Amino acid sequence: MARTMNDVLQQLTATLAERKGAAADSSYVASLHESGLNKILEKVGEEATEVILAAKDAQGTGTNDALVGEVADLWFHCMVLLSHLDLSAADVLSCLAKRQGISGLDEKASRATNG
Ligand SMILES: N=c1c2ncn([C@@H]3O[C@H](COP(=O)(O)OP(=O)(O)OP(=O)(O)O)[C@@H](O)[C@H]3O)c2ncn1[C@@H]1O[C@H](COP(=O)(O)O)[C@@H](O)[C@H]1O
Repeated sequence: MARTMNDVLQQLTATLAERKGAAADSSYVASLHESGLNKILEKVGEEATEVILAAKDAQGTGTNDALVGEVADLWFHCMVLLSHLDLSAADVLSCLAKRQGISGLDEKASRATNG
């Protein structure tokens, strides 16, 4: 049965919460938490760079598997970051939901007007 985006994010969120208390030698996620915020931020930065490189490589080739894999790595490490700071994908989804229907151009213009 096909899993919805929500199912995948909810399952991963639950797994990440569970791994926060796990032994570092038994879990990659637990090892990231044990290494601390700076290590997690380093991984987010690394994965963001890998997304950029994969997107440039994929351009015009019609082959996007590597790019999709790198974006998955980036999303995953961002979710570990959120979990490390006691946040989750739900917080980001709720932020995006509030923004729905508000044009980025209008939001930017209102910021300029409000100083
Ligand atoms: N979705 C992921 C996921 N995506 C990517 N990765 C890992 O993220 C790492 C990415 O590292 P790099 O690409 O930088 O490659 P690397 O050379 O292995 O890493 P470094 O040596 O540079 O640190 C790899 O080890 C991947 O296996 C993930 N590890 C775990 N998950 C999920 O998290 C769950 C819990 O994982 P554990 O904590 O390992 O049990 C898993 O069941 C999955 O659902």
